[in-house]
Amino acid sequence: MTSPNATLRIDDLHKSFGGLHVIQGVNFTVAPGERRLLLGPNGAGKTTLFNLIAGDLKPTAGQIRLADEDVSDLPTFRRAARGIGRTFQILTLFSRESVIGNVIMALLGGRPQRWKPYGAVAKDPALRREALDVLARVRLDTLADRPVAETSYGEKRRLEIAMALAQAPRILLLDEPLAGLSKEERGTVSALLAELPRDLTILMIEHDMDVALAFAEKIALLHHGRLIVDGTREEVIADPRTREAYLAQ
Ligand SMILES: Nc1ncnc2c1ncn2[C@@H]1O[C@H](COP(=O)(O)OP(=O)(O)OP(=O)(O)O)[C@@H](O)[C@H]1O
Repeated sequence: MTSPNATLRIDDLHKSFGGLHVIQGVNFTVAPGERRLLLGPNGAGKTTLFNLIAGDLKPTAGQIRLADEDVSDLPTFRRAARGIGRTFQILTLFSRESVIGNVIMALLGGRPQRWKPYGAVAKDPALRREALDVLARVRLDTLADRPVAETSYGEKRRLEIAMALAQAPRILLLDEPLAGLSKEERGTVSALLAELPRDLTILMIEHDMDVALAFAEKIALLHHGRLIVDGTREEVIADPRTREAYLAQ
C-alpha cells in the first residue's frame, strides 16, 4: 500500500502487553484534511492505537509516519512538535489556572518563550490575543479569565480541544470528544468540530453514532486489535462485519 502524500501512515503496527496482543498488525493511512472515524467495541484497542500514534506507548513492531517522516522512535513531545495533537478521554487541565492561562501554556509549549518566567510571559498582549482567538474557536473566549475549577464539564472538554488546537497540529486525535456531555453540549462540540479548517486532518474515536457518522467521511473499524473494515462511511455501515463486531460485544 503506497500513499506518498498521506498525513498519517501506519504500517504493520503491533502492541503487546505481556502475552496480551492488543494491536495485531494494523495498516492504515489518513489523507490530508480527512475526517476519519475510528470505531470499535470496548477493548478493541482504539485508545492504545492513539497512544502509539501520539508516542505515549512504544510499538512492539511496525512503523508510524507523519507526512512521510518516520516518527516511530520519537518521544511524545517531539511528535507533538511535528504536528500530532491529541485530546484525552480523561481531563488533563490545570484547574487552578484560568481558562486562558491553560491555552497560553499550550501555546508556549513549543516556543523559546517557555523558558522565561510564566508570570511575565502570560501578560504579553500578543500572546493573550492569540490565546483568545483559539478560545473563540471553541466558544470559550467569554470565559477566558475564569478559573478552570469553576467551569462546567462540557467547558473543560472544549478547553482541551482548544489546548490541542493551540499547538497548531497537522493531525488532531480526538478521543471521545462527546463522552459525558449533555445534549446541548454535544451540539456545541459537533458544530465547532465541523468548523475546523480543512488543512487540519482529524482522526476521532467516538461512540455517539449520530454525531460520529455525520462527521466522518471514512471509517476504520477495529476489532480485537485488527482493522476488520476500512472504507467510506457508506461501505463500513453496509458491511456485515460492522454489525457482527458490535453484536459480539
Ligand atoms: N497498559 C496496559 N497494560 C495492559 N493492558 C492494557 C494496557 N492498556 C490497555 N490494555 C488492554 O488493551 C485492551 C484494549 O484497550 P483500549 O483501551 O485500547 O481499548 P478501547 O478500544 O479504547 O476501549 P474503550 O472503547 O473501552 O475505551 C484492553 O483489553 C485493555 O485492558
